[in-house]
Amino acid sequence: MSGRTTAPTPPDGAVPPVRHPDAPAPGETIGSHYEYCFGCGPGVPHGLHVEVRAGDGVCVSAEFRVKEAHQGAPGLAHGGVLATALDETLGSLGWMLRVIAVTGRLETDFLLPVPVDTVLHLHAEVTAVHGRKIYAAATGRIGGPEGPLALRAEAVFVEVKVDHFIEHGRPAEIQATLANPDQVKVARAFEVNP
Ligand SMILES: CCCCC/C=C\C/C=C\C/C=C\C/C=C\CCCC(=O)SCCNC(=O)CCNC(=O)[C@H](O)C(C)(C)COP(=O)(O)OP(=O)(O)OC[C@H]1O[C@@H](n2cnc3c(N)ncnc32)[C@H](O)[C@@H]1OP(=O)(O)O
Repeated sequence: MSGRTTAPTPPDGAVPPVRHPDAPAPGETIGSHYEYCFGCGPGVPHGLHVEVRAGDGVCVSAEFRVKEAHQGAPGLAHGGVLATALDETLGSLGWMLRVIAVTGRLETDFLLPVPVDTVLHLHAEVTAVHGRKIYAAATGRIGGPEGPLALRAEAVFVEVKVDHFIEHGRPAEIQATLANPDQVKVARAFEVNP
């Protein structure tokens, strides 16, 4: 056994997460990190437009209204779309730690069908950190923060530097992004992380 695993259970030696002193204040809205992000970008007409707020721990909350464009079966949300909403919410936890991280593993339990027009209330929290790996869990509830539990997820995110995107992204989008001062500000916010 190499000891290298992608399981979403924190390994021995994992430590509790620490809320970064410059994390957004509890209740503060975390704006979209990228205009054309399918999960949160305002520039994607059929995107999910997930809106995330900072929590008071190392956690975030979000809402997502399921639209007709998100169907998998008549009148019901597609499971992959729901997993995307969870991924987006979990991904925003990077703001609470002030690190950029990409999804390594995302395990989702679909507990209830989710009809079109439902407002899903999502909650995500970091449970542990081990080196570059960030362990997190999320829930999705129907209609309100205390509504019926429709989704549950566990995930491992892996910390990366801005160079990850510059190296792997299609050059046209990377160049456009680097030419946009607002976008550069987002990236810089993470780079100054001590
Ligand atoms: C210039 C433009 C900049 C614009 C962006 C700027 C800022 C962004 C700002 C804010 C972001 C805010 C919000 C984001 C919200 C939502 C976004 C949704 C998130 C996504 O939707 S994101 C897309 C899907 N995602 C991917 O596109 C990842 C593809 N993949 C890779 O890019 C590599 O695969 C990577 C980097 C994961 C690892 O590669 P690597 O070479 O860096 O690291 P390495 O392999 O050495 O692993 C190091 C340690 O991670 C463990 N590990 C590795 N892989 C794992 C896995 N799969 N699961 C669990 N653990 C794993 C190893 O086991 C080892 O652990 P240990 O050290 O203990 O052995």
